[in-house]
Amino acid sequence: MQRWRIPSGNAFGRAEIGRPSRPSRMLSLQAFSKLKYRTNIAQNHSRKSAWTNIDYDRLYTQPTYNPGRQVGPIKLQPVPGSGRGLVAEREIPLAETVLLSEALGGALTAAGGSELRPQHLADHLAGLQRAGRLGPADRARLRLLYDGRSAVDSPPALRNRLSASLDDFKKLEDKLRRATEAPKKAKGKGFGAPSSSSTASGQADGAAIIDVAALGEAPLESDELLRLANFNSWGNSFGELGCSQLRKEASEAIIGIWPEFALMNHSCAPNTTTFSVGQMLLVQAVKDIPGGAQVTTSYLGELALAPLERRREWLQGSYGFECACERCTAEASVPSSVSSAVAAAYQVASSDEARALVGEAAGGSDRGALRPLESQLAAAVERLEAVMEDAGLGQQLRLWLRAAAYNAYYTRAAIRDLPDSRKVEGGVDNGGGSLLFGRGLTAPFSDPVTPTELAEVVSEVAPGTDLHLYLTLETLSRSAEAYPRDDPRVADATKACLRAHILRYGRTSDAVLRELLQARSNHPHYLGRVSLSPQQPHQSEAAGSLVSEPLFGSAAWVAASPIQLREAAAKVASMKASEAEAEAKGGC
Ligand SMILES: C[S@@+](CC[C@H](N)C(=O)[O-])C[C@H]1O[C@@H](n2cnc3c(N)ncnc32)[C@H](O)[C@@H]1O
Repeated sequence: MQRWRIPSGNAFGRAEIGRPSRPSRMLSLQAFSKLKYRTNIAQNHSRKSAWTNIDYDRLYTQPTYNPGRQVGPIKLQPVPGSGRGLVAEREIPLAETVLLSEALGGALTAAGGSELRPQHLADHLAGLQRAGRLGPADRARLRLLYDGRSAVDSPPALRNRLSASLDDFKKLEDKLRRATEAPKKAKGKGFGAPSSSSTASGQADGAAIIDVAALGEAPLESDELLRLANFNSWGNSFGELGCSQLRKEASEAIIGIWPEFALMNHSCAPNTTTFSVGQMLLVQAVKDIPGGAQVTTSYLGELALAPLERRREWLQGSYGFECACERCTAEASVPSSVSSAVAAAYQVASSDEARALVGEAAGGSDRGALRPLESQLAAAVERLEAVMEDAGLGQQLRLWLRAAAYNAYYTRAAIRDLPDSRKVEGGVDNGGGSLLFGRGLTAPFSDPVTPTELAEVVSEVAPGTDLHLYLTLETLSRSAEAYPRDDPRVADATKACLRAHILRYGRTSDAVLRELLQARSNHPHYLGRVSLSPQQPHQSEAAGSLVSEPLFGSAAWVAASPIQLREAAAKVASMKASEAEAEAKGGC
C-alpha cells in the first residue's frame, strides 16, 4: 500500500551495510535512559501485559529468529464507507505490536534503492504460480482481498469476501490446509461471511458460503493479480534501515502482499506504523488505541505532509476513495482564510523557483539569493499561525494544518540554519537579529513553531515512519550543530528523535534501540541526503570506512523534503546544463 520512497536515488547507497566505525555524538548524551517517553512506555508495559511473546531484540538483530505470524487483538468488521476494516478488540497500548505478517508467496526484493511497482509484484506472483509455488491456499487467501471492485456492484461471492471476518482469516489457513489435503471431504464446506467468531466453520447465520476449494482452484489471471497488487501491496525502496544493519542483511527494496495488513484501512493521521523486518511486516501501535476503534495505517508516505486537496486527489487517483478520516474531516471544516493560508504556505515552499533556489544553495552557491524566499516563507508561516489563532482552532487541528504546510516551516528552518547564514549573523545562539529575516525575528528558535515542535508535528500524521525518523534525525543534527551540547534545545531535539524511534521499534531494550538509532543515523542513505554541502564532510574519511562523519556532526542539509532535494538537485543540474549550452552557442 505504501508505495512511497524516502530512501531512494541515493548516490551513496550500498547493498551491504557495515557497522558504523565510531559512535555518533548524540548517542553519548546522558539523558537517554531517563527520557520521559521511555519511562512512560515502560510503565505502560508493566501495567498491561503484551499479547505477544515476540523477543524484539532478537527480531531486530538476528535474521535466524522467526517468531512466525502473529495477529494481535484485532477483528475484521464492516466499516461504513470503507468496506471492511480492522478494529481493536480491546485497548492496544502505544508501542504494542498489532501484527507480524508473512508475505503471501514471499515478498519480491531487489537491490536497495530500486523502485518496485505493483506490476513487478504481479509478474512475480504469476511466476510463482507457474512454478507451482502459489498453490490453492495462497490463491484463496489472495482472492479474499479487495480487488478494486465495489461491494455493491460485485457478484455475491465477492460480497461475501468483503464481509469475511478476521477470525475467518486466522482460521483460514487451517481450513485451506484441510481442504487441499482432503479436497473431496472438504469440498463444499465453505468459508463463511459474517463477522462473529462462530463463523469459523463457515456455516453460521445462513450466510452464503464461499467454496474454499473452488476459491483457490482456478489460477489467478494476470489482470486479477495486478488489481490485487495495486490495492493491497506494501513496499519500500530500502529494507528497514536500522534492522537490516543489525541483522547484517542487505537493505533491499521490497514489495509484497501481507494479507492481514492488506485489510487495514487508511487514515491521514494513523494510529499504527508499518515496516519490514526481513520478509516479515511488523505493524506497531503508535497511539493508545481504544477497544472498538479502527486500527489504521497511512497509504500516503510523504504526502502525509501535504494539504487536504492534494491528499484527497492522490488517494482518489490511487485507491478510488475520498478520504473522510478524522483529520480530513476536521481540515475540511476550517474557515477559508485558514485553508487558503495553508495552500499559500505550501505553494511558496513547493514552487519550482523555491526548489531551484534551495538546490542551488545546497550546491554551495550564494546564500544571499535565498533571502527573498526566506522572507516569503516567514510571511506565509506567520500568516497561517495568525489565522489559526484568529479562528480559535484547537491544538490538534493546528498540528494537522501545520503538517499540511510542513514544507514551508521546514524549508524556512533549513535555510535559516545554513552554515553560511549563521556566519552572516555572527553565530546562531547569540540571540541577535537575523539578517535573513530582518523583521524583528531573533534567534532561530524564536519562531512560532520551533524545529523541535515541528518534528512533533510529523509525529501527528506519520508517527514512527521512515519520514518521521528521518526528519527528527535531521532536526537533531541541525540543533547539535547550532547549539552547545548541554543546550536544552539539543535535549529537546534529542527527545523528539528518540520518541520517533521508540514509537517505531516499541518494546525493545535501550541497548538495541540505541544501536538501531545509531545504525539509521549512520546509514549511507542519510549521509547521502545530508552531504550536499561544499565540504562533503563524510567524504574526507579514510577509505574503507563506510561511515565517516556521523550525521550529528553535519549541518550540511538544506532540503524541504527528501523528494524536494532530489528534484532541486535535478533542476539545478538541468539549469546548469542549459546555461552551459547557451554559453557554448554564444561562444560560437
Ligand atoms: C487495502 S484495502 C483495505 C481493506 C478494504 N477496506 C477491504 O474491505 O478489504 C484498500 C481499499 O480499502 C478502501 N479504503 C481504505 N481506506 C479507506 C478510507 N479511509 N476511506 C474509504 N475507503 C477506504 C478503499 O476502497 C481502498 O482502495
